[in-house]
Amino acid sequence: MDAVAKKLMPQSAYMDKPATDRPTEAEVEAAVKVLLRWTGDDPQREGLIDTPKRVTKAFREMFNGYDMCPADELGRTFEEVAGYDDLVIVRDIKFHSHCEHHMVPIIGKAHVGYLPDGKVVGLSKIARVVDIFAHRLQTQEAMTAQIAGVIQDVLNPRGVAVMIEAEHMCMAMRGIRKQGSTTLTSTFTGVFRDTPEEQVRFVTMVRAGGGGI
Ligand SMILES: Nc1nc2c(ncn2[C@@H]2O[C@H](COP(=O)(O)OP(=O)(O)OP(=O)(O)O)[C@@H](O)[C@H]2O)c(=O)[nH]1
Ligand SMILES: [Zn+2]
Repeated sequence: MDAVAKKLMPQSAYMDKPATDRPTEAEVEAAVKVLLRWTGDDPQREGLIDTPKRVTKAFREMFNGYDMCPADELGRTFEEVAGYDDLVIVRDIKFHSHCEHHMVPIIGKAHVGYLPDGKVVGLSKIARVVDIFAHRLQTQEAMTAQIAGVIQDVLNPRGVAVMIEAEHMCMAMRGIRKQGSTTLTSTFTGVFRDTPEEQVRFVTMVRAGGGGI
């Protein structure tokens, strides 16, 4: 593995599906009822009676990233690309995640680029990797490093560049209450880390023609 990626991300943290010790659905529903009482509302009123069930189901969906292994998604590669070995960027991958501090949404976009070394991966797999990490409790820094780390490790390209821009609802809806501020993070490995011109090329291509095709 690339030294920077290794430092940022211990291998076991993304190669394996994280160990989970899940409670029963009944236990989760009881916990949601407690939270409903914490809001000051009445969990027994008609509109809330099925809410614990719905929240339990929604949590399984929003956090299904714990049941998936991002490395598995990158397993199938293609070599027949007419000798193409230049930059591949998947830009504007929208995601929803949750911050690990407050469990409220992080809404953003990831831009992922890599310089292939003979083999390329299906483009959708890059977006799947982003989604898997997004569907876990996150910090933006960790998510950026995790995406770069697993692509570098499994695909072994000449370099990986990941940039994430996101709005943190825990800064907008509570606390400091600053709406509209975005946080930018980036991780570069291999050629991108060693060659500033490659970083500039990545950022320029990410920024070029923003607003869609
Ligand atoms: N570095 C980083 N910080 C984050 C991320 N998501 C949320 N935070 C911040 O995590 C910090 C948690 O700070 P704490 O002081 O422990 O918690 P808090 O009292 O709820 O903080 P406030 O939000 O300032 O009220 C806050 O500053 C959040 O804005 C993230 O992805 N990365
Ligand atoms: Zn937070």
